[in-house]
Amino acid sequence: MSKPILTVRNVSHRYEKQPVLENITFEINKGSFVGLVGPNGSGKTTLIKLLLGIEKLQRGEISAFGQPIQKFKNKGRISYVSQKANSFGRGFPATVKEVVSMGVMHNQKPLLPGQKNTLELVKHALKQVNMEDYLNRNIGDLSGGQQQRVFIARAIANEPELLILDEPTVGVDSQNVEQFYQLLSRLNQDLGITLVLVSHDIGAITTYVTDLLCLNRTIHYHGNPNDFENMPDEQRSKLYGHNINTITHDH
Ligand SMILES: Nc1ncnc2c1ncn2[C@@H]1O[C@H](COP(=O)(O)OP(=O)(O)OP(=O)(O)O)[C@@H](O)[C@H]1O
Repeated sequence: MSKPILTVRNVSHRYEKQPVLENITFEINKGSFVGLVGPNGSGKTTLIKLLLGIEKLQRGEISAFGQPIQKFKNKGRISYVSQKANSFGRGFPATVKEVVSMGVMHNQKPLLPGQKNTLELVKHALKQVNMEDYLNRNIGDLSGGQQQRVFIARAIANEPELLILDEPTVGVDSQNVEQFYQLLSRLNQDLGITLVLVSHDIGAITTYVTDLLCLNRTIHYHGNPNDFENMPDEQRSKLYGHNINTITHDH
């Protein structure tokens, strides 16, 4: 049995009077690839912010690596790539090397003899995302998909155990989306990084994820993506909390 690295118990959240999450309970096991899906405004980003400790917990309990989230000192164990990580305009004055170095320096532990230095870690991370030839290029001159890969490199440079990605394929053209999911699968399987992928694109991600979590204020489904795929449309729509036929047209 895999060990849970993240545990969420009876979590509810509201913004002023608006309830956004209600009684959320689930666990994320080490080594899993979790797809977190739900329609616009269903509370996905709020849940992620709670998991990262960015949003203050109002009700319930969250623990990361066995520690309550309020006391959890991240030290690079959880990494995050936001929705807007691939929108640098042309001429933005930073190279790929500088962007990924920021990921290394954030939470860097004192260097021990024989350990990789910053440049080695940067090159290693870029190699994992097939961007090693872009080290000295300006980030703003890359395509949205290439920028997204650089941000993944930045997020994995410190070798996190859990990587959370919020809608990472927004701004990535459809040809590259498939390749992008394959890259995430590789990070999960070859490097053993546990992944949480927030997405609208339920049809595309079910092929790759090991666990599907459908959120729409409450959890409507949590389980095997294939079992979900094999359900009749009407039942899936109910579990997704929204008309399933419209999902692939959301973006
Ligand atoms: N800081 C905030 N203050 C007030 N309301 C908020 C705040 N953040 C989010 N909300 C509201 O909470 C609800 C859930 O938002 P959230 O961003 O968590 O959903 P989401 O599933 O990530 O949406 P999307 O898919 O559109 O990004 C929405 O109605 C949103 O308007």
